[in-house]
Amino acid sequence: MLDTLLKTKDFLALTLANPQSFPEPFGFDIGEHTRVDVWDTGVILFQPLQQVANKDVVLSCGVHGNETAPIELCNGLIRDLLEDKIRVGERTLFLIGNPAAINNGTRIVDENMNRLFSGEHSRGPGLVNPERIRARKLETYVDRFFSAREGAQRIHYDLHTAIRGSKHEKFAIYPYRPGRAYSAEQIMFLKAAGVDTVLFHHEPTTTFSYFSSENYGADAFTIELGKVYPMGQNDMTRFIATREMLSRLICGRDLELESYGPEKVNLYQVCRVINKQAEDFEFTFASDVENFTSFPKGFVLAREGGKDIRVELDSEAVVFPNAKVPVGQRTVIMLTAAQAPDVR
Ligand SMILES: O=C(O)CCC(=O)N[C@@H](CCC(=O)O)C(=O)O
Ligand SMILES: [Zn+2]
Repeated sequence: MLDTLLKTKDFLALTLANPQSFPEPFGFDIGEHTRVDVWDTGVILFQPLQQVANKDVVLSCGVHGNETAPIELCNGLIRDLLEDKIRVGERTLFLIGNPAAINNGTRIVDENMNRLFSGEHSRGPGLVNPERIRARKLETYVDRFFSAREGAQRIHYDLHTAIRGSKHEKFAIYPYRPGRAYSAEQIMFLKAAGVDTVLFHHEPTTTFSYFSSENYGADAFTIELGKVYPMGQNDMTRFIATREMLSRLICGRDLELESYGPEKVNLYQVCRVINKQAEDFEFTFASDVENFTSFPKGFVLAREGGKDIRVELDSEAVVFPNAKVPVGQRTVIMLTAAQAPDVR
């Protein structure tokens, strides 16, 4: 494994050739400046040996196997680090979430992994499947990474792409964090990375970003970087700003952020999540309606069990509408414009 990685510098290929696990962890140094530890398939840690690191950064991708742009983006950063084109200045853990689903070219193998965090992988009637096993392991790796020290700023960006086109191409979901102000610096970092839209969630979830936010106090986000395309078909020029800012972050370079201003970004509040309650759930609007499309009060959004589901507030926008989910899961997130969030 070590020889292959040193020769190819292609961590994604090594991961996809061993989708379940690696036989054993291994590690090596790059020059006298970086320690590399490979904990498992898709799990690689870079630590500066000399420079003082103030941040512990997790970059995850491929939690959904068909969301390929973030996987290509992360593998590019990993390759540049292995080739010594860039050097970490901060402790950085890369996670390629769901190698089996990436090999399949599908969002999931058996179950949506991004509904299985915060212990959800072990709840229910003794169900075991690849996503449950992997979600539990990913929690362990994040715990080992963040628990290695106190005092550093903890960051976790869980990178995705969306099934539909979006009126705001790149956007972030800020997990629910009662009692903790939102971070102005993080919002401006996202903006510099081309992510100009932030959704404030209104309740706990079982997503990966909520797990890191809630359990480790991390500045954690689910980040949507555009629309889903098959591997190799992404226009990587659309990710130049994102790549640049992630590179600056992990290399410990100056971020040169603009001062915060709510008028500089699009801020939305999640007002409700509509879960599927019956198999016959269907939306009334077309399948190519974009994320952030607004509907007026009273508009019939969906039908289920012979009942209409209507827009309740003056105007609500939809994000992630998807009727093809199991009963009990989210079909759509409804948004309103955010009213002056508590940002520091
Ligand atoms: O485009 C879609 O319908 C889904 C894209 C996606 O995978 N989004 C994440 C959002 C997670 C969050 O709410 O933080 C997901 O559904 O898991
Ligand atoms: Zn996703």
